[in-house]
Amino acid sequence: MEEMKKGLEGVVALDTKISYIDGIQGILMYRGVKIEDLVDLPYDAVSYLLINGKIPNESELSEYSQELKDNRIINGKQIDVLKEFDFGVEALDGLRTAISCTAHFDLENNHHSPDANKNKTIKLVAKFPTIVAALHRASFDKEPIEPKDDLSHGANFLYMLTGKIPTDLEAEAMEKDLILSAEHELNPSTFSLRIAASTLSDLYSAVICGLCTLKGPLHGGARKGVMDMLDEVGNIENARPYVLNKLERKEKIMGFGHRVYKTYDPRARIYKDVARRLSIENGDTSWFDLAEELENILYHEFVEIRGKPIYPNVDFYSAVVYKYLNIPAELATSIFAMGRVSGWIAHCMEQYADNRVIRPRAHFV
Ligand SMILES: CC(=O)SCCNC(=O)CCNC(=O)[C@H](O)C(C)(C)COP(=O)(O)OP(=O)(O)OC[C@H]1O[C@@H](n2cnc3c(N)ncnc32)[C@H](O)[C@@H]1OP(=O)(O)O
Ligand SMILES: O=C([O-])CC(=O)C(=O)O
Repeated sequence: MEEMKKGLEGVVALDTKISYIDGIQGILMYRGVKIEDLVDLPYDAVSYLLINGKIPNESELSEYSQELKDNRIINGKQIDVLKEFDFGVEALDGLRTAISCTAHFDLENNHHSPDANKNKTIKLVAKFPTIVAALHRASFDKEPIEPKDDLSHGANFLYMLTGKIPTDLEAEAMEKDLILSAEHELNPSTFSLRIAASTLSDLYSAVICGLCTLKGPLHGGARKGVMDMLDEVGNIENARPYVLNKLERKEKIMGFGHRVYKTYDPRARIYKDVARRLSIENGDTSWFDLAEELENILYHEFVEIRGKPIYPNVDFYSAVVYKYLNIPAELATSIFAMGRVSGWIAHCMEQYADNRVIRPRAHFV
């Protein structure tokens, strides 16, 4: 039997046309297009690109956006179920249960035809933000806010969360966040979803698998971890002692390090710029300054101790963006999932289209 690679490091498990990462040079492409060339598009266009394999032309985009808008609403029965939740639960747990509930109300749940999968795709992408916002509001005994058709996917989410129309920069930040979160090759949640899909399980079940895996603090849960860390460190004077203490105890600092990137994560660079712009618009750069200080101290101390650098990953400056958008930390993983759902669906479809059950071996000891 072949040598065991702990954590499957470096193991190539499948072919994909969905994304490409060069971890040495810090390059990320969705469907052959560099992430830097995608972040100014609407999220709907990037979602379409991931799922359908091409950047939509004007009429394709307008049709896709309209389909999403038409499906944003969740039905009254579903809202009643959401209100029954025990809101001691973490937001991601609520979202996971709510997606199960959406599947339950969808008569096509267990249909596997291309048409049924297309319908389920639209419902999933469209309803994730509505559910996240409605669940959050319900936890404060507030009624859900109906989606607004003249707002983008990201701006409408912020509106449904707060009832306020976001500023142009806030709307841009949310759209960019969803795009930057949308896809990342065989990351843990996508891999788990592809395993579910490879057994020919349905799209909802596979997406729920993705959600369960995203939740962990070593994956998508790190975004909440960074927000909590920023609160804990509090101000710039505490940054050095915090980092030194963590390194001395050999504890991980959330939002840093990556299995594939050995250089700066290209998404973190874009998030950093958005966070800086939001901090200026807010007239309070303190969260941004604190984050940059943590980054610089960790970089230098890591080089000193380990002889190699460590860089922020996608979860670090996204957390700073959320701070400026006044997003509560407990929503961070669910919002990550709102973006990632398009990448997950693309991987599910790719798996269904050329399937073999994913079943590796274990080395018995
Ligand atoms: C969306 C995403 O999933 S992005 C990643 C989000 N996760 C985080 O931000 C959590 C913090 N980071 C980590 O735990 C890791 O860097 C991971 C999970 C991202 C990558 O894990 P791996 O590729 O398995 O690297 P591994 O955990 O083995 O780290 C290699 C070494 O660097 C150290 N290291 C890695 N990341 C960090 C960190 N964030 N802080 C401090 N030390 C770190 C490890 O302790 C390890 O040291 P060792 O060789 O003495 O054991
Ligand atoms: O690729 C990974 O391992 C984690 C990651 O950055 C992501 O899922 O966006």
